[in-house]
Amino acid sequence: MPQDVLPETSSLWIFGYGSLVWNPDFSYSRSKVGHIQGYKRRFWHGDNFYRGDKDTPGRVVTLVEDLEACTWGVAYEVTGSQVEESLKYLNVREATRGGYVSKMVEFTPRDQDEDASLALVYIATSDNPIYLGPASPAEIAAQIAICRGHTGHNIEYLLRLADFMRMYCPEVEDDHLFSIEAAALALVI
Ligand SMILES: N[C@@H](CCC(=O)N[C@@H](CS)C(=O)NCC(=O)O)C(=O)O
Repeated sequence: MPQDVLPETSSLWIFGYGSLVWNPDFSYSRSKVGHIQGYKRRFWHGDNFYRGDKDTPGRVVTLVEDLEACTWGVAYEVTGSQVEESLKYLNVREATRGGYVSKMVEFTPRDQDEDASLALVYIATSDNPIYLGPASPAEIAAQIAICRGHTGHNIEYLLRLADFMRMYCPEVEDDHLFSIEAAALALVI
């Protein structure tokens, strides 16, 4: 847990941009669609548990610093006992099993009447042992098309994220995501 998340924190925002946008799987008080500035979302992280295995790691998303970019997702506010419960759960799901590290970033809600707030986000960095790094949309799609793990097929992970963006952020262009989706669908249909 980052040093600036005090144990007695009574309210905390947690920003999701991958599976957390469609399956947070922890209790929260409210959620908002919005974005964080200075990061781009990329399918550059490996997953040898949820959507792949040790021999055939799947590909899931992480954030890569890019001052010109922003990433859209969902922020969830946890309050009271939800703070400790969600952090305990996410520490296993994201850090222990997923290889992500947490940091605080500024989240900006889509509703411009609402204030920005600090949010906890989980990021897999390039020094992570299961980090896979850049590849072409075709190469990423080919890997996703053949991988499956404890929670299901890697293509489900891809399609649910693409569906989230189409439904909740239709104005946002995400060529990386949708080029991989198109390439993966061309392989499986
Ligand atoms: N940290 C990102 C990515 C989270 C993510 O996709 N983590 C993987 C762990 S490698 C996960 O929880 N997968 C669950 C699943 O695929 O059902 C987020 O905020 O959504």
